[in-house]
Amino acid sequence: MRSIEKPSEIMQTLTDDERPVVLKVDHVAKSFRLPTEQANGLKMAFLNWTKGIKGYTEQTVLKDISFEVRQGDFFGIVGRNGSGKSTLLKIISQIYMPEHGSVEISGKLVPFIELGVGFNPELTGRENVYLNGALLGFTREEIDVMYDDIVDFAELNDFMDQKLKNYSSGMQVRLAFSVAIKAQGDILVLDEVLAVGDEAFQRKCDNFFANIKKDQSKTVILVTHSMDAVKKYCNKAILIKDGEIIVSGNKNDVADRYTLENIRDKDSNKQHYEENSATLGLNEIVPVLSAAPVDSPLCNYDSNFNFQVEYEYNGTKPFYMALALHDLTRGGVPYGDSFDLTESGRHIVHFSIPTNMFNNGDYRVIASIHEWDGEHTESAELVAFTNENNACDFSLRDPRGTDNFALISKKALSYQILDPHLATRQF
Ligand SMILES: Nc1ncnc2c1ncn2[C@@H]1O[C@H](COP(=O)(O)OP(=O)(O)OP(=O)(O)O)[C@@H](O)[C@H]1O
Repeated sequence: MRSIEKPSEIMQTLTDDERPVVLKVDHVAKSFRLPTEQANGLKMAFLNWTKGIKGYTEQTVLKDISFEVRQGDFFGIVGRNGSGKSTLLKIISQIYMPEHGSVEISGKLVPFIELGVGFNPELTGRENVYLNGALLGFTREEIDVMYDDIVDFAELNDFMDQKLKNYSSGMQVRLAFSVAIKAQGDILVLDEVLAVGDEAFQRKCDNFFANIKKDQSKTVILVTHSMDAVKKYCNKAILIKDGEIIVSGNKNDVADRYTLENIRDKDSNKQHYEENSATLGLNEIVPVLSAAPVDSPLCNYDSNFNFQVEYEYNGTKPFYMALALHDLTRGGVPYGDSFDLTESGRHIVHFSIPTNMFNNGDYRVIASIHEWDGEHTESAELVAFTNENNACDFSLRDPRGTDNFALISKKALSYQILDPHLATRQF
């Protein structure tokens, strides 16, 4: 069905709300039955039935999902593993039927959801392009027109007469992906495709996405875990959690909330670990040591990251605190500093870090308490530390911070001590 025939020049001039709706998902719900008891044969099934044993549990994956996608949208679907994104794409692509609700589509929808569906290893690359195209609903003549473009994009000109089983897995993905994106559909549905192929192929895909984003006659629905991709390509997005949409519309709100949800999840694990202080690197000299954000752990260049470290020191020696900054995205410890602590007992020291010298990434502040051996501070011993469960995580997401390195100079960065009566920087 091709009901939308507006030329793209006209589409460019339409505002967001004037563009026609090409996908309407209305109160969609879906659950799966997971078998619990095995019924071997009819007799067992009958006995189970008489005992009231259903033999399955019902898992609700999507509860009540409604949203609209307009022509020209680059629409992101975001959520943690198992949140139901692929199930939703399969319902949109009419691979699964929803239990409740409906999906309305205007135009030709081309899904790239599961690799290899419709590919036959015994056929050549060329035959597979025609087979795949046919499965997507294109005629032989239509595929003739697209063929060269598909093969060029996949960079497989020399291999099209070889059987698919002789392709490397990367070559197979490239061919399947090229069929999906070069097929002349109106709505392209893509599940986790951003890591397809090697670096050069990825650059090509990046150009393709940048161009299709400008073409207001084409609509893309993209499932991804990359928040950089959501911010770069999408104009709208939804975040799914526990089968429901929890944020809808603005792509930046969706991407930021997704990052926050990930941080929160780590925090809820913390409580579990707090019951067992031995796993936290604590002991009777330092029974309390934890670092935590004071404001939002999601930062950009316009706000400092503020955090606090709570400690209880019951020893008698001079002692100090070290704060190591770990780069969770790229690995390594790009920055660290130490502070003499003036007060024993239980206290909270506040710190602040300027964020505009970091690149985007996830970071963790790990605090540790050290005791000096003697009055004259020749050697020190580690007495307590925060491990990943009571350390403090924060994330930086800023359009200006997309370089993939995190070089931080100690001359440029310093933790600012907000409680100078409790802590002073060493040296
Ligand atoms: N055919 C199926 N039969 C039974 N359960 C299924 C089926 N398909 C999906 N599920 C379950 O539905 C839930 C959601 O799965 P889905 O693949 O949609 O999540 P997702 O958000 O795409 O996850 P990921 O990010 O890991 O790809 C999971 O718990 C999964 O086990």
